Amino acid sequence: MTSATKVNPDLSDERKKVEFDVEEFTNWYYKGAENVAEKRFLENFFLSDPELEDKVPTSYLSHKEKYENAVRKAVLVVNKIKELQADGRGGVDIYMALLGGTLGTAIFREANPITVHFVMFLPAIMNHGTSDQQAEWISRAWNCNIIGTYAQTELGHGTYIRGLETTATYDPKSKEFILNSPNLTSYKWWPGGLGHTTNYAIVIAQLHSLGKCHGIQPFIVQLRDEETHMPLKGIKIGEIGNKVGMNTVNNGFLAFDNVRIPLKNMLMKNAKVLEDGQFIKPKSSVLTYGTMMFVRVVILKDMASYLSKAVTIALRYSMVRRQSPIEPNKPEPKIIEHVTQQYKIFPAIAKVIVFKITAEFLWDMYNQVTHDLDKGDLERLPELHAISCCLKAVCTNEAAQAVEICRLSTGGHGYLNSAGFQDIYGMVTAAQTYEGENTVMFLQTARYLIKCWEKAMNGEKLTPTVSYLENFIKGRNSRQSFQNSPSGILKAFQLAAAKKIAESNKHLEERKKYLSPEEATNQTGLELINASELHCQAFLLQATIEVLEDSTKQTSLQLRSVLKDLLELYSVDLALRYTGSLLEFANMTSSDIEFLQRSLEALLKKLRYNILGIVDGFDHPDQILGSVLGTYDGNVYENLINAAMKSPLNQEDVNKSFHLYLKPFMKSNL
Ligand SMILES: CCCCCCCC/C=C\CCCCCCCC(=O)SCCNC(=O)CCNC(=O)[C@H](O)C(C)(C)COP(=O)(O)OP(=O)(O)OC[C@H]1O[C@@H](n2cnc3c(N)ncnc32)[C@H](O)[C@@H]1OP(=O)(O)O
Ligand SMILES: Cc1cc2nc3c(=O)[nH]c(=O)nc-3n(C[C@H](O)[C@H](O)[C@H](O)COP(=O)(O)OP(=O)(O)OC[C@H]3O[C@@H](n4cnc5c(N)ncnc54)[C@H](O)[C@@H]3O)c2cc1C
Repeated sequence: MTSATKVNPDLSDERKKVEFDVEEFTNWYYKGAENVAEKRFLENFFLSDPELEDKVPTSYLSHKEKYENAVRKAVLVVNKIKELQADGRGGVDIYMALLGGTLGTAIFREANPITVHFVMFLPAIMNHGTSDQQAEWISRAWNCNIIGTYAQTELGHGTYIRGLETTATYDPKSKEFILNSPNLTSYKWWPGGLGHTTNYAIVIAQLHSLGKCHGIQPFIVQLRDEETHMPLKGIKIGEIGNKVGMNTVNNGFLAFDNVRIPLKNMLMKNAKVLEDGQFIKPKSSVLTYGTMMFVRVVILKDMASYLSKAVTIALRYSMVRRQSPIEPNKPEPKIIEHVTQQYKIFPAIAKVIVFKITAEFLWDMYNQVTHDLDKGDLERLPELHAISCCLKAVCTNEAAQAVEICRLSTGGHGYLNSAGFQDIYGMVTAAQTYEGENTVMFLQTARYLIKCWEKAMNGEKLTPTVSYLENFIKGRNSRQSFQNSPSGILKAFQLAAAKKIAESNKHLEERKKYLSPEEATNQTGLELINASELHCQAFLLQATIEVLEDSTKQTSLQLRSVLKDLLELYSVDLALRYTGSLLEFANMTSSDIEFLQRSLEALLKKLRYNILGIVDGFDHPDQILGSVLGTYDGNVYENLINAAMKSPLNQEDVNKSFHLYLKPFMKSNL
């Protein structure tokens, strides 16, 4: 971790003031010293390979070069993983690290063109394939003998997947499905890697058999020849073009013209088509959506990781950058001394911890529910769906905002590509849209909340994530006063969520008297989203309080105290961001707000000298941060000029455009 160069004295002075053992925090954050050792081993194993190093910063490459470089590295990385596996190391965690935000963005600054192969193609076969199908495809896919994508979204439809237009029509004579794209809007559009990388895809298409449509189902379709990589007959395929970020992912388009695939290529763990064309319904139609849920859970883990990089860059820079004397005639302070600067960064650091804890909580829940599903028990599926939808929306929205604020906190230099924010922002903002657009995700959760509300009103027992509604209904006349503590703020959020759900439901019911239920829901959309967000914020806080309480029992007093301060900062900031709802629903008063404001300021002050230990403890090597502003040694000005010298334009004193255009222009007399 420590750099060989001399550390900027401003930063080394700061490090001396940290009161807790940074390594203890790192071990706590990554859940054990063994995990930290494994993480460092992996970072070193991958990042020390000179083949994975970029001689020229990738931002200077053309679109095509970026892609080709990313494919070259993807192959190297998977081969290196195989090397590790041959040594008996390397489970799913390595893939997580390399395809997601931990190591992935260090190696592929703009994401990896085969991530969707591992994150969606393989999980789709595992979730939706029968054991025969798994036997046929899984090992070929794991070994990357074939590379696939998940082709669901079309030019015309992404959110409303029942509206997808690609057809798979069963022909009982040949025992084949015939795939067609009946019109332009039915072209598959967006799948990662589809352009030029993958040769197979899970295609989601409307199943037609014996003259009837049976809704969307997943099919394995070969797209390109395994030897020549040429698109197969009837398949039109290409890349969709340059994007805001994620430019190495090779998102593609795809159209079918009477493409035939065998009956066994429909993934039939849930729904089935028999040889004679008879359709056997799945136990539940939403089982087809399982792969999306998996990715939503994974996204949450990734948000904590991306944000942890952004805050590390912003905080270290703020401790070496000096600007604007606070007192006249005094030297210019480190910009972190400006309280407004602390407010830009410290709450975002607290969010990293909250998102990480909640992601792990959700991961355990996902594993439990999928284990139950395998035994045929669907009971907790709607609850997992509902909580994963709103968490995906809140965490990606907040991460995107926080990364942008971190960029702004570094002033002009943050606008440089070499500062590293652009790649991080490109990744987090994409996640606001993919895997379910965030507004739509909030509405999915709200739909569940309204159902739970009705159940609770009928005296039915609710599942754990919504059980606070029962408490609210039982003690609905008690007016608990607002308490400024994490658990008090949690209660306030639960109260506000419950009241907002109740109010939305009331307005929904009123509208249903003169509108269809669907239109009434549409008209109540703004309130439903609000209810969903409050519910989600309460969940994030609750999960964090519970996990922190438990996981800090064995830590030193110093570390426990800093983590407690961070939890308080998170909850106070949260309460201040939602004063509107808390005033309206949770008995908050203006003096509570004044008190919260003072607490916020006191917490910023309290954390001022310990906070660097937290970002150092995230333990991101410089290569992972990929930022001239965030290096461990804090030598930002040297880094800035060195990075500028790498610009291709700086490789010559005079560019040819001078002779071609500028000189004639400047010398002309017109
Ligand atoms: C091992 C390695 C690991 C490595 C990890 C590395 C980390 C890297 C991380 C990340 C990189 C990722 C790279 C990019 C990937 C991007 C990929 C994509 O974007 S793929 C496209 C996604 N597309 C969407 O998400 C469409 C969104 N739309 C929908 O999900 C649905 O259509 C939705 C939610 C809008 C529902 O539509 P409705 O409600 O109009 O109708 P109905 O589909 O019939 O649903 C009815 C019932 O089904 C439930 N439902 C819906 N979705 C469910 C689900 N997923 N699970 C359970 N229930 C669900 C509903 O709650 C409802 O339930 P009730 O009737 O109220 O009981
Ligand atoms: C980087 C990236 C990678 C992707 N990778 C893949 C992939 O690998 N495979 C794949 O299949 N797809 C992929 N996608 C597609 C992605 O899943 C969709 O873009 C996403 O689900 C949103 O759908 P849409 O684009 O149709 O947006 P739309 O649904 O058209 O959304 C447009 C607007 O309409 C609003 N809206 C739509 N429906 C409703 C509603 N019911 N209620 C209220 N408002 C609504 C939305 O909130 C939004 O504001 C990717 C997308 C991106 C950006």
